[in-house]
Amino acid sequence: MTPPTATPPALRLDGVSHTYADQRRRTTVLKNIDCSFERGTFHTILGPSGSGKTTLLSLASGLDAPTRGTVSFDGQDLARLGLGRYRNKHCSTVFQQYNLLTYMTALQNVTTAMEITGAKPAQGGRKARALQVLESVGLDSDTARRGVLRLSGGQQQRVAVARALACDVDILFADEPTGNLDEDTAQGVIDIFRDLAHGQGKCVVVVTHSQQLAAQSDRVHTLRKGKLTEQVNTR
Ligand SMILES: Nc1ncnc2c1ncn2[C@@H]1O[C@H](COP(=O)(O)OP(=O)(O)OP(=O)(O)O)[C@@H](O)[C@H]1O
Repeated sequence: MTPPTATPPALRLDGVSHTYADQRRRTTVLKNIDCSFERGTFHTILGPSGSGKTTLLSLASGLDAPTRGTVSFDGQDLARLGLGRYRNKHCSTVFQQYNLLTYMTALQNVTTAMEITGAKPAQGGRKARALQVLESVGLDSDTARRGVLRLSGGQQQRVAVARALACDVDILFADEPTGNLDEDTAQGVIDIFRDLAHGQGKCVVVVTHSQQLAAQSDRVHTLRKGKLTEQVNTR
């Protein structure tokens, strides 16, 4: 399916640079980046290790503010909208280290995130919706009720994906979301991302080293030496 091209961007980065500084040195990781991420589109960000992919994701997802330039959501500068408000209401993130609440079950991790974002399930309530989403990533209701520390790395990664999916937000970010998954499960997650973008009109932005994943996205953004280039995948 060809993604829509005329949709206004959900997210824009204009003239974004980012520098990390400590007492000994300053490292400019991103240099004057302009790019946009539209709804209904599945984006991937590729680049060598250390090229700044996670940094770019942390700015786009409102975890950090750029040293220079602006990041805006639906035309509103995040600095004015408020990073916390943006994170809670408009986007959700699957972190590389999962960031699950380790004293909770898989199910509680998902329902708690739904409460925070105010996700309103259409029918059956939060718990039923959470179980449904966990099932969609291959975690049955018995597994859903286990403490997350009793799950394997791949199962924890799927809880992190389910938690982000269950929050009905405009933009879903994910940092290496298939890194710990076997081929079939990884493909299942990719299919879910594609459906989120093409079926539900969400903006999906995934950082990855996987060419297989990038090949299935609509737009591939490649970071190299602080600069971002873009390629549209045609199928
Ligand atoms: N908090 C920080 N303070 C100082 N330097 C940092 C910080 N976070 C990242 N960096 C540096 O910024 C550069 C980009 O890091 P980043 O994690 O964004 O890259 P990446 O492309 O996601 O890497 P990988 O693919 O290995 O996860 C690296 O040189 C890293 O050492």
